[in-house]
Amino acid sequence: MDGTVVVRDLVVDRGRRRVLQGISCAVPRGTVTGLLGPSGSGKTTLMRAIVGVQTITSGTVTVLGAPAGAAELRNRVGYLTQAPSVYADLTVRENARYFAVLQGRGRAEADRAVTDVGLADAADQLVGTLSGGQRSRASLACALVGDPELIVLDEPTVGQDPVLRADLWARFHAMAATGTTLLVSSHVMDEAARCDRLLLIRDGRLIADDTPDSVRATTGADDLEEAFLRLIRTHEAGRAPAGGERS
Ligand SMILES: Nc1ncnc2c1ncn2[C@@H]1O[C@H](COP(=O)(O)OP(=O)(O)OP(=O)(O)O)[C@@H](O)[C@H]1O
Repeated sequence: MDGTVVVRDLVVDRGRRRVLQGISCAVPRGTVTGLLGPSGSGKTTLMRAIVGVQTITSGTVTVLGAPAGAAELRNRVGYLTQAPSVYADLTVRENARYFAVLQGRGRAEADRAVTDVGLADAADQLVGTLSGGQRSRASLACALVGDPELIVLDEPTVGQDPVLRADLWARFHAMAATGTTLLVSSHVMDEAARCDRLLLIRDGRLIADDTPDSVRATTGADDLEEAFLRLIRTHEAGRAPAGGERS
């Protein structure tokens, strides 16, 4: 398997539960890959394993040729957690500049990241006074600021209005066009159609690793939500391969 991210036979236990049950997949360079699945299916856990903050039970996770979490990956991987991780008592610009310093970047890159997420007008506002959607965009700016080669985004468009969501997806694709690799989780099926590739997980198992067009073609459903329902039913009936390996 080739890819910016290569996951092999990944098993993760959290508490007493087996949360990831042997996942193998790859995220190709320069793509926007969507990670979709019901609440509790293991999306965040898989992302945490990829950015190297999750203890794993067995298997391997390789990122940009190194083991996930290796020191050499520190400035090469960006991660947006579901809960915004920005300082409420700093402005948007100050937050972005702080994260820029941590990544060895300058003020210009910080200001550009703020503009890229549509917060130029709120750059001098304290994060504590922002709306929820603005706050998560401030957090997104901080994840993007170092121009990382791999960007892992946990539900980046939650709480954003349709115009902003479209802008953010256009921005993700512009980054992918320059060779950046993006892994983006979402609950929203209409966002699946915006991805170059899809990973669908359910109950800690991968049930699809394909392009949106192939998912539609395989299932015979035009609508991706319906296609996913069919995949889930097939999988549950024990007729689908569990590995999700690409041909
Ligand atoms: N710290 C933890 N300790 C024990 N179990 C956990 C912990 N965090 C998550 N889990 C469990 O792991 C499973 C997968 O959680 P995860 O957050 O990866 O799912 P998810 O697909 O990202 O869900 P959502 O879409 O709701 O964010 C869930 O059953 C959850 O209850």
